[in-house]
Amino acid sequence: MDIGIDLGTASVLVYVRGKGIALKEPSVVALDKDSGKMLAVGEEARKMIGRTPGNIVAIRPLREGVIADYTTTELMLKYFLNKVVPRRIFRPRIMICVPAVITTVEKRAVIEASTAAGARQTFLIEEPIAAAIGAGIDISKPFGSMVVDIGGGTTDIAVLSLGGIVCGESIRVAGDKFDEAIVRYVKKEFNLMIGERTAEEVKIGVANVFPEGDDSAAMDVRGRSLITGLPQNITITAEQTREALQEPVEQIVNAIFGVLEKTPPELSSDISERGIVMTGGGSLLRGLDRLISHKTGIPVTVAEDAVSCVALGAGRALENLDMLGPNAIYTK
Ligand SMILES: Nc1ncnc2c1ncn2[C@@H]1O[C@H](COP(=O)(O)OP(=O)(O)OP(=O)(O)O)[C@@H](O)[C@H]1O
Repeated sequence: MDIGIDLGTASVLVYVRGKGIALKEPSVVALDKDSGKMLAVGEEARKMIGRTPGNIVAIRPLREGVIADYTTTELMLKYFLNKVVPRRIFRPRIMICVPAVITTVEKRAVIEASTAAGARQTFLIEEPIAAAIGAGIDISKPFGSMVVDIGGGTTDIAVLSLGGIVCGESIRVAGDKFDEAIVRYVKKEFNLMIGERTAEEVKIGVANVFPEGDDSAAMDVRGRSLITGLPQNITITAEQTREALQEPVEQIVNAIFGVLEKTPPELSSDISERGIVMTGGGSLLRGLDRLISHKTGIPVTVAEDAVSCVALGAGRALENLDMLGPNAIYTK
């Protein structure tokens, strides 16, 4: 049994060979503050964010692409693995995609958690490589491909060739920063406090960073007035979201330019011919693909099933370990 896991900042996805995506849950754990006991994991815990009484905390153990809380990450990983493989006849091989900037100690810790949860063998894979494989790119050939994976915490930009990363960058600007920018904008323009979940609904519902044709989308949003302290409704338009998201979007575009400038010329010409592939939930932000294409002059496509790409790629990588370069995976 082969399993691929995307241990993401926003969500955990588990791909099981022959079954497809077997689990997709938010990376959130609710704990009892006093005893440290795990009360809920995943979707159930996510509903508690911002709504917990004093004795319960809802934690996102991975934040901004790093493991902020190791013990809780381990608990969460074990819980999800047990859910997918409850009774193990054959111990699975597991490929886990971890955030780009984790330390060797953290890598070992993730492997130990996976072993403790029943893995026969565990490998860790770099996110852009898993994303590219999941997007159906053959990275084993001497051709350059560019992948931009926009998750919740990090955006990973990488140029791949011959099974490895030739150059790239990882920045801590992705889906969460989009939400925060919307919260700030609504506070400044409307004197209204909204929560991160509401901001995410605005982002998914109406935001559009590069309009084409009809741009009249708008959405009603409820929050707490900073003037009266009472609940209040406002209407936010797509145009306003564009203004709100300008800064984080520009940071991503600039990072792509930075990587393109570092790319060796042969690979550059491959990329301009084959285009840039975007993966991750953040790449679904309306208009972002067209905006990047407009700024760089390179065609951009969003991978099919962009959110599942990394887990899918991690699983497929296990089936083809020999197509990966020597530094693409890590194992103990
Ligand atoms: N349709 C959509 N439009 C815009 N953003 C979206 C959409 N769907 C999901 N997202 C955003 O995608 C982000 C999560 O993406 P994903 O699940 O790929 O992240 P992750 O793999 O958990 O994070 P990371 O790679 O940083 O560890 C969230 O910020 C979410 O709000």
